[in-house]
Amino acid sequence: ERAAEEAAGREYIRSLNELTSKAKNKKTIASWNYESNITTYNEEVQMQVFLEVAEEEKEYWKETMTYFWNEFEDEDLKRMFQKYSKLGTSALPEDLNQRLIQATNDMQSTYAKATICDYKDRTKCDLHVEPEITDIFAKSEDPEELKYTWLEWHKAAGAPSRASFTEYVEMNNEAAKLNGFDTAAEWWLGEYEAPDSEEQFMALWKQVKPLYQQIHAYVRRQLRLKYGDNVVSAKGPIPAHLLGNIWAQTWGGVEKFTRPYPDKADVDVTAALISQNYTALKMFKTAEEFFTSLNLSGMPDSFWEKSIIEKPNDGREMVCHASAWDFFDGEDFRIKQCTTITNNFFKTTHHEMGHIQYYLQYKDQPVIYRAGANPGFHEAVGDVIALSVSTPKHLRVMGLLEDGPDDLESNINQLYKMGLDKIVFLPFAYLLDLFRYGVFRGTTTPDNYNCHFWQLRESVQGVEPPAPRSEEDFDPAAKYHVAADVEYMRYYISYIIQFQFHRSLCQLAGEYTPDDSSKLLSNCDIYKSTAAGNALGKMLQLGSSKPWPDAMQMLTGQRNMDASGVLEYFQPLHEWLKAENERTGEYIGWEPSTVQYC
Ligand SMILES: C=C(C[SeH])C(=O)N1CCC[C@H]1C(=O)O
Ligand SMILES: [Zn+2]
Repeated sequence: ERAAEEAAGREYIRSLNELTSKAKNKKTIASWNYESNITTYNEEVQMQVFLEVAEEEKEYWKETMTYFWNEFEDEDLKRMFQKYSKLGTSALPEDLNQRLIQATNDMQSTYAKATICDYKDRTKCDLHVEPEITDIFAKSEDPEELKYTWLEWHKAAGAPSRASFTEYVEMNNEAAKLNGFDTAAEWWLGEYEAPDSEEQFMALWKQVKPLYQQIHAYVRRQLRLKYGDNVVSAKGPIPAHLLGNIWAQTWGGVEKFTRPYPDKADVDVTAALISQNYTALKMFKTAEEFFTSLNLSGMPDSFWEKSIIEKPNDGREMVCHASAWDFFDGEDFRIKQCTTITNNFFKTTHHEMGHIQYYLQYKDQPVIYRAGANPGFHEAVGDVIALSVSTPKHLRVMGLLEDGPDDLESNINQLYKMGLDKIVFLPFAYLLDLFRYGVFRGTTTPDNYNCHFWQLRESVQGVEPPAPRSEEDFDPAAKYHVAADVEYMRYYISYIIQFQFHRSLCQLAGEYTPDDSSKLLSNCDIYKSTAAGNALGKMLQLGSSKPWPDAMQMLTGQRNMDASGVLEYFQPLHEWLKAENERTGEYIGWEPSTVQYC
């Protein structure tokens, strides 16, 4: 009897796979058209398609739930049914789903359309976050210009979305409950398939916090020396507008005037890319060539036809934030990004192409398994490749860096540059979803959104706002992922596990052996290693068909996420920072902020 039921279930899942592929394809096309060209018409079409497909998916779900899949013997069939049993936001009654889509569209279009006036030329008021504001934060060393730009962006992009965000939270929590979760926080955490995920995330932070505090103390000192005691205190949090990035999430923007050995050659890839006439297309082709050098897949022809790799200059409004898209038909994969010729975008191009590589590797899986082993895996693929690309060794291979000394000081400068991206980012990513877990769970309410956000920014990241804040503001929505309902713990996890992946791939490539100081993990370049590429490809082909510890074990031999990779990679820098902060008597950590924000 049960065997017959399982056979029927297997047949049903096969037909459901086809229906799901078409449903997801329709939604993805509608979203692509809307986010590539924000018009009322495209928004209405996207809304209609989402509501129609939601009704279809409700019908499929009712059929799915008539099977006793919990008793099935076939673990794989059971796993597919279990995933199909989570209907997502389509579980909402149509009117609530309409409100949720509307609230998210309103936040997303507010963010995409937000513009501010230029500090120096107040009549020039068409500055978007990409590329203008991003470029100002990468280049300006004028605290007043940075403070003005920071305040104007947060006023234009954050505050207006406060009401929509509250609506979004209510609807998202309603959807969570209909999917069997207490709040959307547990729904998001469920993607990591472990009952103690929150504790795991906290344990990872405890492992890396000492390293973060050291680089934080060093940077604060450098900024104090540059801007003076009355702009940067000796023991307090660092003002957010001085860190080279509008969200203070990575601090590469201050590298040029804070690096440990300033007289050593500057590794400025941006200048080299420009002087060598790199175009957006050439950056994409270069990234693709790294993947194919590993015996991984190249981009299909349709990718080059349908992707948007530069901001169109036809005056349209669009979502410029970089993204990679799977259209769930096994053929159509695209990137949408407003590329400018910078080192950051060179890395982002690898990051986004890492998503496409994952889509290509698991495209023959059932649709329900076409996802990362956990969301962090998907964010880690491209970054793992970029870890090799950003080594001086590889940059020289590409002619983007002239020959130079490989002495200890150059290595410390290189590790410092990487640390301003990879170490600094960890507390920012961690706190962004600590904040949203609190909002979904109701421990943070609309009357203390901004207060709680800045309490986390101060306590976890040691950063404070450039001026007093109030509940008239809503600074979280000035960050794309909050406005666009994109979970963020995935990046925190990625920045931990990408070093576990990198360490294993480097050993497979013969580029690294533990305890052999002549082969530093931070100098490893896996370029052209088919051994590494084949191992990575095998892990990626799994998609989400197995619990992520199985995927992790396949590549690294470990079944857990741990920060040993990060700590091993940055170990020489950690030692140097401890000695340097000791030498200068720098205060490690930070005292409470004196800025009023609650
Ligand atoms: C490049 C993407 C698209 Se998935 C991105 O959003 N990232 C990559 C780094 C962290 C995060 C961010 O920009 O905040
Ligand atoms: Zn990504």
